[in-house]
Amino acid sequence: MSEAILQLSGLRKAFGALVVTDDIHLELRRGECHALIGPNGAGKSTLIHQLSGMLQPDAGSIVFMGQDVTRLSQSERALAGLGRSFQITSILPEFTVLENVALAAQVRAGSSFRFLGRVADERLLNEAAISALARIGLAGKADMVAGTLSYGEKRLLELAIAIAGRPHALLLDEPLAGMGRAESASLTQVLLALKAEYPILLIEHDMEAVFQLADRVSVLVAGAIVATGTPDEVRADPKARAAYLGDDHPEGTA
Ligand SMILES: Nc1ncnc2c1ncn2[C@@H]1O[C@H](COP(=O)(O)OP(=O)(O)OP(=O)(O)O)[C@@H](O)[C@H]1O
Repeated sequence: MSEAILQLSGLRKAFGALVVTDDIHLELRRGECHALIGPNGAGKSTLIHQLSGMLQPDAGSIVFMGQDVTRLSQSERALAGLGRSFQITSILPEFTVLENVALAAQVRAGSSFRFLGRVADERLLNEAAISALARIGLAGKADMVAGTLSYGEKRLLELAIAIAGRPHALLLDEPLAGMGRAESASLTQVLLALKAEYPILLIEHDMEAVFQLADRVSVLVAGAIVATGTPDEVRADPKARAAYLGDDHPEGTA
């Protein structure tokens, strides 16, 4: 069995009387994409917020690369290599695509922000940025001003920014949301190629993409995991079908 690089044990979170994360046990292994699916309001985003450090769990632990990160801040977790992607607001719209990614590489390299104006001149940072852009198929847009990119391209840029930080794992919260069919298909291919190097914990409503990408799937219902297994196992699991997948449309988009 592959090594677990992220382990959630007994994670619990309540908002008042509403228990949104109920004793979650889950692991992300090296080289895999582990998808977390479930109906609207099941608690997927609340769970990923606890992983990124945006929310503190009430109980339980999060161990990442052998380190207990449960009480670490968001930035401390990012520095530990827990990469979170797809918050378009983190793009600097007036900077070029290359500068956005080089800045992320610079933060990773520990350089000072006072060099921001010279980011474009930093050869090593540019190389790292171009390499990240090439991985996600955006190298051709390197000189474009980020604010002029299409919606789908901005989501790719976010992924390049995350990769430039050289994370040990990626947390992706609905990366395909709002994308057209062709963009979704090409991003799915990009993620397939990335997961060997960057294990991915994926929240996604597009079931076609989930079953294409995921090595394992966990089904979250009302804050609790009702099934975990390979896509085939989950497809065949009565609890998962009843809760989410639907007997008539096992691969339909939720
Ligand atoms: N800050 C909060 N305060 C109170 N309730 C909250 C808060 N955040 C989320 N909730 C509630 O927690 C439950 C789970 O929400 P969450 O957004 O995690 O679900 P989700 O599975 O990500 O849903 P979706 O697929 O629609 O994004 C919902 O009932 C939501 O209303």
